[in-house]
Amino acid sequence: MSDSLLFPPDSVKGMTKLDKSKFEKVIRAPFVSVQNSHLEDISTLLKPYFLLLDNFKCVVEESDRPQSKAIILNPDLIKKFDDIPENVRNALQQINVTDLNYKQISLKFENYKRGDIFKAVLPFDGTRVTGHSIIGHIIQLNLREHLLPFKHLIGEIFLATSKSDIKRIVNKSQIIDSEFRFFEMETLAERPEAKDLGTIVELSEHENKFKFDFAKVYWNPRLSTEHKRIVSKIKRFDVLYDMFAGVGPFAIPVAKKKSCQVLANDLNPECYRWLLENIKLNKCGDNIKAYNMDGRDFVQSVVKNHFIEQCKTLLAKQEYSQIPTFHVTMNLPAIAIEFLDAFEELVDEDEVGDLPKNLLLPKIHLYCFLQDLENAEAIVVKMIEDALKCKLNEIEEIKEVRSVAPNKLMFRTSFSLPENVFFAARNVNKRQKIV
Ligand SMILES: C[S@@+](CC[C@H](N)C(=O)[O-])C[C@H]1O[C@@H](n2cnc3c(N)ncnc32)[C@H](O)[C@@H]1O
Repeated sequence: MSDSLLFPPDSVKGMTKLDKSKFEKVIRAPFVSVQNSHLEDISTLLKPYFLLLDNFKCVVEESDRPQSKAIILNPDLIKKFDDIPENVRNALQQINVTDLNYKQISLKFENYKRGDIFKAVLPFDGTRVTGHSIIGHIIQLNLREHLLPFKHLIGEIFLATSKSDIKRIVNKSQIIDSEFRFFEMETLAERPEAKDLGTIVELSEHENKFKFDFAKVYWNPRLSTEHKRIVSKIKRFDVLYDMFAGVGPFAIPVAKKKSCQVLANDLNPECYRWLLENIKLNKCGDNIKAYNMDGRDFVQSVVKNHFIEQCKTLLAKQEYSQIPTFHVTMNLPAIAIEFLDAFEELVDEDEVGDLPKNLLLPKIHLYCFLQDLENAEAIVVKMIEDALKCKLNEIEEIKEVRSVAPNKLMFRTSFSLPENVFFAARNVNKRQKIV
């Protein structure tokens, strides 16, 4: 129950199917009639008291006074003329407005805020339905347990209060595909056009276009800032090996940078298919190649061969000022760390001749989840060092990327692979083991 006149009628509480007609009600709202010549000044003063509703104009023509406009005020805030602050009242009196008028306003479903609609219909006090993501024409909800009995009503309300380009509302189930990381989802409400679109979405992230089947691949709009961060670290002439590329949110923008080379891989055949599509869609040209392999195999064959080729080209040119940085993105936070062993002694040091080895060391951007919030940075470093069986000496950044769940954070560590991990040395046993 709410005391606000602008809140939906109490009778909608407990509604199980959306019936917009039940939201209709008539309120009595105050207004002042102001001549057009004074409208701008008075509007500025009265703005905090405007009747602000969705799909509603609070400054309107008056049929009987063509030179004036009616400014409709919020009846929760202003009931009588004296409720207007003194300085504003004085300004009104100077233009001969000395009292309020009143008019009947018919409110309908479209006038209410989405949050107020949920509070009004759901049988819990103060319930908020939060946490939704927009993925192309789909809104994805992540409803908590107690809201599940009302999921279809919530879906219908989301759809009815969304812009027309939203065609489908889905709820993310707790079941995540353990290998390819996409969530099962259930459609709660849809517009008729949604049938033709299915779950294939088209969207932009930082001016890059992406198209994919959201029901079959991983996509998380909450990683958009992180994608941008990584892309900004990669400079012209650099190389990116994207081990768990998804549909390309790191790989595509890097490939669009001039003179970068990108090798992007994902084990999910659907990701691979859409990665190829997105390469075309973004006109990436020959800068990028896509692979559909296990990440470990990708490193030990494709990455290894490409790296050695690059070194040969540099050696042939004897032009060491153009040594690229070799970046590796490893965004499979639950288990990426287990793939670090793929780099162990990947390249024989003879392959790189007299190229400066320290400049060739791949820069790894590795993601992981952490439960323990205290000493998080030290814990992350220890996990990586344990996996590599070697101390890290060049850590560029340890970044808290986002909170995934209560007490569960996603971290990224950007570090250079230690030389004695990456290169197979002529003299074995060179590796400095952790004691
Ligand atoms: C968390 S998603 C990240 C996708 C993308 N990089 C992004 O930032 O949105 C992890 C991806 O790893 C892929 N994947 C899972 N296991 C893999 C493996 N063994 N080798 C290669 N890719 C794998 C999944 O299909 C999924 O697309």
